[in-house]
Amino acid sequence: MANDTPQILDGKTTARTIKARLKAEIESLQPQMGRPPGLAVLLVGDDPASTIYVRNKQKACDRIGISSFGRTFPASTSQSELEETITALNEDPRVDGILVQLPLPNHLDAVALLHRIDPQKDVDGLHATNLGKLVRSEIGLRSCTPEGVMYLLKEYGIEISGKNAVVVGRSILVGKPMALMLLEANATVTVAHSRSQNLSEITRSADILVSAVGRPQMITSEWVKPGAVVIDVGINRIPGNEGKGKLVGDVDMTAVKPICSAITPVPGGIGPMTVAILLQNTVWSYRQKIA
Ligand SMILES: Nc1nc2c(c(=O)[nH]1)N[C@@H](CN(C=O)c1ccc(C(=O)N[C@@H](CCC(=O)O)C(=O)O)cc1)CN2
Ligand SMILES: [Mg+2]
Repeated sequence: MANDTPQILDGKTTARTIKARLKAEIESLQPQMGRPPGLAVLLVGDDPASTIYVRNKQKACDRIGISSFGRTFPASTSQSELEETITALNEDPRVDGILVQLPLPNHLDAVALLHRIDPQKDVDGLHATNLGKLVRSEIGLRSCTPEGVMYLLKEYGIEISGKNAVVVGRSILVGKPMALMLLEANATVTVAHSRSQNLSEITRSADILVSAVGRPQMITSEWVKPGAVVIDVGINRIPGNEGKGKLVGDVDMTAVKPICSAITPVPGGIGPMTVAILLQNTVWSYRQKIA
C-alpha cells in the first residue's frame, strides 16, 4: 500500500514521555533508596560528535534527577588507567550505570574495557553477560538503540509478529542486538551488511526495514517495499547550506516518504530514544538494589 503521508514515528516526543515517567519514578523511589540514581559516562578524546552526545546524556540525567559521575580523558589515556577507573566505579555504591562512549581511540581495546564493567551496571548492554541474556531472551540490560526501536514500534502499535524484518548493519551496538530483539518479537529476520549481494532486493522484501549503516541517504525508493515501516538509525553529518553541517539518516526521506507506511525522522527519531532508554536502563539498575 503506497501512502503519501506515512505515520511519522516521533522519537523526540516519545523520549520526552519516557523521561517524565522516569523523573516521577526517581522522586518516589528516592526516600526509600536514600540517594538518587547515578550514571558514569567515560569519554576518551575530543571527538566533536561524541562530546555532544555525552553532554546531552549528562543534561538529560540532570533534568530527571540522575547524578552524573562522568569523566573525560585525553585521547592518549592508557588502557590500564581506564580499567582502573572502571573498577573503582564498579565498587562505587552511588553509581548504578557505567558506559564507555564509543568509538574509542585506536590504541584502546574497547572489548576489554566493556568486559571490565560490572554486568549489573552495564547500561549500554554490551557486556557478554548481557548480550548472552538477550540471546536467551532473559531479562537484563539491553543495548539502548535497538531497545529504543522496539519501544517506538510498540508505542505506535506496529505489528512485528510474522513480519519480514530486514536489518542492514551487523554492529554489536545496533545490528546484532536489533536482529535478536525482532526475532524475539516473532519477526522473520534477515541481517544484511556491506558484503551482502543484491542488497536492494533484500531490503525490498522487508515489511520492517531497519537501517544502521552510517551511509547518508543510501536507502532510496527502489530499496523499499510499498507500505513498509522504515526505521532509520543512521546519524550522518553532510555539508549543508552556508557551510553549515546538516544531519541526515541512512534513508533518503524525500524519496521514501511517499511509499512507506511509517518512518522515523532524523533528527528526532531513534537518537532521542537511545538517550531515553539509557536513562531507563540506569533507573532499572537502581531499582534492582531495593532489598
Ligand atoms: N557507548 C555508546 N556509544 C555510542 C552509542 C551508544 O548507544 N553507546 N550510540 C551512538 C551515539 N549516541 C549515543 O551515545 C547518540 C547519538 C545521537 C543521539 C541523538 O539524539 N541524535 C539527535 C541529533 C543530535 C545532533 O544534533 O547531533 C537525533 O537523532 O535527533 C543520541 C545518542 C554512538 N556511540
Ligand atoms: Mg556494518
